[in-house]
Amino acid sequence: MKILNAQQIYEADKNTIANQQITSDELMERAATQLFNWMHLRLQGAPVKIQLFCGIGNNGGDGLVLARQLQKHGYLINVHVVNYSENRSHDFLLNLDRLKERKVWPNFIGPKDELPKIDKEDIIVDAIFGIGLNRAPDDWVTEIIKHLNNSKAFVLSVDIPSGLFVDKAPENGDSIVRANQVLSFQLPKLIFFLPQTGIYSNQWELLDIGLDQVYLNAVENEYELIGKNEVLQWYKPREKFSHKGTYGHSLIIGGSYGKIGAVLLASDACLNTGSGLVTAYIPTCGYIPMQTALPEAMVITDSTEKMVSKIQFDIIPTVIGLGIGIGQNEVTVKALKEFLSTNKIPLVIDADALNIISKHKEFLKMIPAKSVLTPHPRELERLIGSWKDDFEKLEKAKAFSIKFNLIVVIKGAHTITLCDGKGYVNTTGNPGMATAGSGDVLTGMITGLIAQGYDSLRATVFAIYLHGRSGDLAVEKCGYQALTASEIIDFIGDAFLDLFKVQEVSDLKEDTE
Ligand SMILES: NC(=O)C1=CN([C@@H]2O[C@H](COP(=O)(O)OP(=O)(O)OC[C@H]3O[C@@H](n4cnc5c(N)ncnc54)[C@H](O)[C@@H]3O)[C@@H](O)[C@H]2O)[C@@H](O)CC1
Ligand SMILES: [K+]
Repeated sequence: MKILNAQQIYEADKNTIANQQITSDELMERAATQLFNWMHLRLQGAPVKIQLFCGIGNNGGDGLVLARQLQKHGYLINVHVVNYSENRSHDFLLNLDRLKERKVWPNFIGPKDELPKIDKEDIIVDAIFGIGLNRAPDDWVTEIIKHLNNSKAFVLSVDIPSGLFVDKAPENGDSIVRANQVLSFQLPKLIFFLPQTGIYSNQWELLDIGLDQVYLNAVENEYELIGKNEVLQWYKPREKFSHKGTYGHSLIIGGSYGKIGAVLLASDACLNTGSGLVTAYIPTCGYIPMQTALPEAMVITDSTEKMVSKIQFDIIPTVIGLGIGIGQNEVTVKALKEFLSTNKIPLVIDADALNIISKHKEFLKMIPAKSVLTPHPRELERLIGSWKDDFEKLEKAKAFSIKFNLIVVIKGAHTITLCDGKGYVNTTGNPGMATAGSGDVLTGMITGLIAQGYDSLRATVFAIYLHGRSGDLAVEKCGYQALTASEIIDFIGDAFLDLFKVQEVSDLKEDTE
C-alpha cells in the first residue's frame, strides 16, 4: 500500500473532487461519515460525553461534520473550536453554519480563555490540526493539547494526532496529542511507523473515503507499506520436478568462540526459509556443536580454533550471509578484506562484519551491487553517522544506499528497507522479538530467499515480513517475555502457510468489532 506525502495527499483530494464531480465539502462529508460510522458502531448510542476539539482548517471541518452527525443521532456532545487563526477554511465555515442551523453553538477557545473541564470518562475527538500543520502550534494551543493529554480521557484523533507534521520531525513533544486511536483517511502516513512519531498513535486504522483510484495507481510513492498482499504476489511456489539444487546453496560465514550459536540460528532459519542447501563456515571450535545441533547443514571449518582467520572454500554458493558472531579480531578483519577483494557473490552482511566495515570504509566499494546490509541502530550509526531525527536518519541511510548501490535495512518496530531511493515499511513483528539472536534469524531468512532466486530487494522485504509474522504467531503461544530466536524459527513454516490462509468469517467479525 502506498504511503504518500502531504502534497500528494492534497493532489489525491483534488483529483477525487475533479474526477468524481463532487465538491470538497461532499468529500469532507464522506470522510466524516466514515468517522461517525466507526464511532457509532462501537458506542451504539451510549450516553457518554463526547468532547470535540476542532481547529479552523479542514481537519476542524471534519470534526464539525462529525459533531453534527453525532448530535443528529442523539449523542451528548460538546464542541470546542480552537480558534488559532482568522484564516478559516471554506468547508470549516460551511459546516460551522450547518451546525448552528441545528442549534449547536460551539465554545470558541482563544489564547486567554479558560480550558474546558474534561472528565476521564469522556471521549475526546481531536480535530485540531491535520496534515496542514506547517509550524509548531502556538504556546496557548500547546497548553490545550497538554490539557487533553493530561485528562486521562480516551482520545480519538482525526487523520493524524494534532501537532505532528506529516513529512518532518516535530520540535516539541508537549504540543502533540497522544491518541489512543487514530482514524486516518485512506492512506497510511509515514509518521505512524517511525519511533519518534509513532508513539503518539497507540492504534491507527484507515478509513476508505473513495479517493481517486486512477491517481493513486499512477502516483510515484517514496514509501510503501508492506503487508500480506504485497508479499504474496512475489511468492515462488515449489515446482514438482525440482531438486535441492533448484533452491540454491547458502553459505553462512561467521562465528567465534562463544558465538557459534549465532551461526547455528542463521543456518537453521535459512533452511527453514527454503534454501536448498546450507553450509556454515565457522572456526574449528564450532564443528561438533554445529554438526550435532543441525544435521541438515554442512560445515566448513576455518583453520583457526576460535575465530575466522581466512575465508576460503571450494563450493560455489548462490549467496553468502556474512558476519554473524564473527567478532572483530585483527586476523578476522584481514580475512574479511581479502575475501571482499575477490568475492563476486551477493552478500547479506550483518553484525560484526558491519562494524568492521564501519571502521574500514574502503571495504564498502568491494561489496557486490545490491548486497544487503542489516544494521541495528548502533551499527547503522557507525555506518552513516549520527542523525538528529528519524527523517534525517532515513535521508542519510537512503543517500548511503544509493551511493554504494546497496540495500540497507533499518531495523526497528517497523523495519524499513531502503533501495534505489525507495523505502519499504514492514507491518509485522512485536516487542517480544527484541531478543538475542532475532537478528541472526533474519539474516538467515534473507539469505535463504535470495538462494531460491528472489531478487535481493524482494528477498529482503519478504524475509522481514515473514520474520515478523513468525514472531507474531509464536507470541500467541508463548507470550512476549518467553519468545526466543529459536521460537521464531519454529514458526517460519506457519508464517508461510499463513500467507495462503483465507481469513475466516469469525476473524473478520472480530476485526470490525
Ligand atoms: N486529504 C484527504 O483525503 C481529506 C482531508 N480532509 C481533512 O483535511 C485535513 C487537512 O486540512 P487543512 O489543509 O485545512 O489543514 P489542517 O486542518 O490540518 O490545518 C489547518 C490550517 O491551519 C494553518 N496552520 C498550520 N499550522 C498552524 C499553526 N501552527 N498555527 C496556526 N495555524 C496553522 C494552515 O493554514 C492549515 O491549513 C486533513 O488532515 C483531513 O483531516 C478531509 O476533510 C477530507 C479528505
Ligand atoms: K487531528
